[in-house]
Amino acid sequence: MFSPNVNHIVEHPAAGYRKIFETVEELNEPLPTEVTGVLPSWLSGSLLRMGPGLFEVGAEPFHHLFDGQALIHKFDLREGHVTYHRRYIRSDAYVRAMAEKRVVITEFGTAAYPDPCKNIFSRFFTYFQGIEVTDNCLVNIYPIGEDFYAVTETNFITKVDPDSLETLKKVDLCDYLSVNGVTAHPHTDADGSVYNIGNCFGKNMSLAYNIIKIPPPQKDGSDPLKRSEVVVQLPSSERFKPSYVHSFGMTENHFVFVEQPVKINLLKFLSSWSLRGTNYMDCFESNEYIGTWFHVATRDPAAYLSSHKFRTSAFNVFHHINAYEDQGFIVVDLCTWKGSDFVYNYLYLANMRAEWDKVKESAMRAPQPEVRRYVLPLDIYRVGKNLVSLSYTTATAVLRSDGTVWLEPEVLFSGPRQAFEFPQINYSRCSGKNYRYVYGLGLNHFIPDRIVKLNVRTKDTRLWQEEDSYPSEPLFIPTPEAIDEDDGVLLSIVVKPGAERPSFLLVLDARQMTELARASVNTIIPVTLHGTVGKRAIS
Ligand SMILES: CCCCCCCCCCCCCCCC(=O)OC/C=C(C)/C=C/C=C(C)/C=C/C1=C(C)CCCC1(C)C
Ligand SMILES: [Fe+2]
Repeated sequence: MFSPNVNHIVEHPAAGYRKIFETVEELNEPLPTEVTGVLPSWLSGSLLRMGPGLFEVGAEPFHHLFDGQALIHKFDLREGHVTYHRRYIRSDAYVRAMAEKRVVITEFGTAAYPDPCKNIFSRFFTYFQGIEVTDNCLVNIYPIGEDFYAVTETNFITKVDPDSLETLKKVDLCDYLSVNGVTAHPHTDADGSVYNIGNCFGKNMSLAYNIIKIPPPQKDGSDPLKRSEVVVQLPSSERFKPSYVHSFGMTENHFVFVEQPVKINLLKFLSSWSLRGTNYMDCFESNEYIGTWFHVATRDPAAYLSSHKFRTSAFNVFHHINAYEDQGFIVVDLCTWKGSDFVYNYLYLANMRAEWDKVKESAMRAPQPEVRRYVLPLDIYRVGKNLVSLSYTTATAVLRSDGTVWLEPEVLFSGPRQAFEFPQINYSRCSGKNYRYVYGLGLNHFIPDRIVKLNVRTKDTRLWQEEDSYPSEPLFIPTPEAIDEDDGVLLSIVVKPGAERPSFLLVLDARQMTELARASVNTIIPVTLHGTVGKRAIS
């Protein structure tokens, strides 16, 4: 580890990060790892993570970071021994691509072209047969009831076996719920209920964001998805342009949805989809003027609080850190990117694989990251004055004469082109509650090169970093019988291209951010986005 100062910017002239954006083969059986350091004796179970693994099919490249075919990874920890395994998910997108040796289903930033072997008439019908939505579940994996699902953000989720990593079945959420897709970041209640949010394009082009609930495992063993329901509908601020939503907030009594100025132009989406060469990225646009709207709904009974219109200036948001209620206020902590220019425009693989100077140049033009705290008063009574009376924050909320409440944030962390992203908290203990610590991946001009711990009360940071090493989102696992909030370990997959064994599972002491152990493996592990712990729960 080097550089204890979070503001010290490390350079990557050797461009070793390129390795995490290269295709790898799946494994037929788990690989052994070499463990150095001391693994906590209580740490047993599996870490499951998702990401892209196949970045081209034959001669056809995928263009965007979120296009590569879904690869599931597993580190298995058992009595001090660690193995590593990975398999491609047998999605329709993958199976058909492998069979036809070309991109068959359009991905986020890569369009599928019609089969050149088809004659002109059958090609014509392929163009106009409508939208074939991708099931490439590269974003996350989480449990629903007793089952594990690999997911993207469409209506298709894929059931997988967390032990063998085999693909079990494709599930269409539209068979159960009125949604066009849901996020890859659900919330889970203490009783196992799963909540999520998604766009819903209703009849007559009516638009809403639906919050859904999937109940906990059923006593009769039936599939909880069969009992899933929409619990509350939030309106869209623009008629044909819902905002892109990647996650949401949930406190003890409220749902919080941040409607960002990155919009899906539905007319473009529906009209241009059948045209040659269109992909999802082509259907996004930024609304420079609308700013960012916060929506709040109560959980029980589920109802939209329509009288409060919370507004602030434009930002992109992908990851909610946490949200909680305190003394009549809702505190919402977010990883934001300033402005309305869509951050995903900067995540094309050509950008990510460029020489270091070019990577930096491109990130200079992109929105700048900031971790922010917004505070929403539930009692709104006085025009023109700051309504936030929480002693520990400088965030403000002012009621204007037009009835809107203007929010200004408190900045929790800011560093030029140094993002604190992919946030994780001690979820089982602190989700929806007042908390102290968040752990995240440090992105240096979009390149992941450190793991950071942020104390949201003092703004102190600690970090782990190692030369020419590229970590992933750190997952927090509490110590059994933990007393303090940060009593536990962080697990992250790190790629160190020059090393004899170029990837390792890193186990950090979450309190000190020091290394406890690493389990190194003789293969490169491509970039992973999100993950969870497997069936034999870690701990
Ligand atoms: C781990 C290191 C990464 C290195 C760089 C990362 C930089 C990150 C900067 C910001 C954070 C962004 C986090 C995003 C994380 C993520 O996992 O995003 C993946 C999202 C995907 C693949 C989304 C797919 C969504 C689709 C296909 C949506 C489809 C739809 C529409 C667009 C409209 C109509 C409905 C429908 C079909 C659902
Ligand atoms: Fe995410």
